[in-house]
Amino acid sequence: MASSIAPTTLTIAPPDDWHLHLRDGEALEHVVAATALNFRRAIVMPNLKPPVTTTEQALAYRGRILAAVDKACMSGRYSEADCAQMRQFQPLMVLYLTGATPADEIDRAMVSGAVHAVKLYPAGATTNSDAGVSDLLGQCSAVLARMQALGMPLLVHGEVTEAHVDVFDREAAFIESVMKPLRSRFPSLRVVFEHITTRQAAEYVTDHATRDAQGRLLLAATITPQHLLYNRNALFRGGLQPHWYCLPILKREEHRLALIKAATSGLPQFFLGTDSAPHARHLKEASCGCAGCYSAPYALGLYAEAFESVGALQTTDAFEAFTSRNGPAFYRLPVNPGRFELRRVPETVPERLPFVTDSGIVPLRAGETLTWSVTARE
Ligand SMILES: NC(=O)N[C@@H](CC(=O)O)C(=O)O
Repeated sequence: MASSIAPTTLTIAPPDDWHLHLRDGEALEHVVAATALNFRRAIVMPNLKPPVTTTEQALAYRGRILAAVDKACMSGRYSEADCAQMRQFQPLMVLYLTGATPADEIDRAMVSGAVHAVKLYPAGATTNSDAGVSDLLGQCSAVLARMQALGMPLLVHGEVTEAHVDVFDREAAFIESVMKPLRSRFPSLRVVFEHITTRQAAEYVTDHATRDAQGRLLLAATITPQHLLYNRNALFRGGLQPHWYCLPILKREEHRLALIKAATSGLPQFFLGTDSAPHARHLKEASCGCAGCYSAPYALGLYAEAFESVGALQTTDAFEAFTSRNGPAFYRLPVNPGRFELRRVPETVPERLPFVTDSGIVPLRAGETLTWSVTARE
């Protein structure tokens, strides 16, 4: 229950985004500034075309991201203060796991210092997942053993892909048929259950977040703003709503409530991952629309709103743990120095933002007014 004394200012350590799609080329140039401004670091997903499967490709991609930040700063569209923020942005790179990834690729990734994780896309589960894995323990045991030995995290898109499993049940089915066997075979593997969407996933991560001999967490989960704010009715409100379509798909209200409980719990295994996934407007508003919500520019306000909806902003502790503290602890990185301030200053999300084609891109909550906005970044 929200108390009558509603806070007006939130001061937090600078946040990170632990699950982000930045794309490449011109698309990258359009979206990178929003993240560089609002987050100090981001785990950058490797589902490009072709996917980022080697350390060499990841390093080259990292260079293109930093060059795109630089180009945005040189464009004259951002103030000097904003550019000073943007130039602090660090992309944390991820390799795309395939059935052919060799174990020594993990050695190269560790040595690089720039690759922070390996991503499992079950083949066919989501955007650009065709090169993903069809039989995890059958195809990838050697590479998983090396990751476990070296402490390289596995980031998991947790959905089964069998046609007979209902799309709304695919995450819960994954826990039983993949996650549990994986963690029982590799009990010391560091795992992030990405963009969780169900009560079953929230409970699994709450109850089974084991720790290593040094007391460090071996299991965590990211949660998106859309899964905290919406249930599956949002997909059908007055007609088909393609901009609310992402994978894993929005679920029933009971699941949203379980995610809110997990995110606001302060438990260290839950942290911010927007899964901001840009697709041009005409590719979403199409007869076969792409999956993904574009949330990066307004993500912090959206999360604040989700926390406030259950009275979880009375102190900033749980909010800051989720946005800025739990992620670095899991990834064994320092909390960002400095501070961000959010205020109760209304901000209207534009109907459209510029993107690679004239159709533009539609951000999550386009045309609506948010309660919270970022008012200072230091
Ligand atoms: N979330 C999505 O719906 N889409 C993501 C892929 C993913 O993370 O599943 C994308 O790359 O577009």
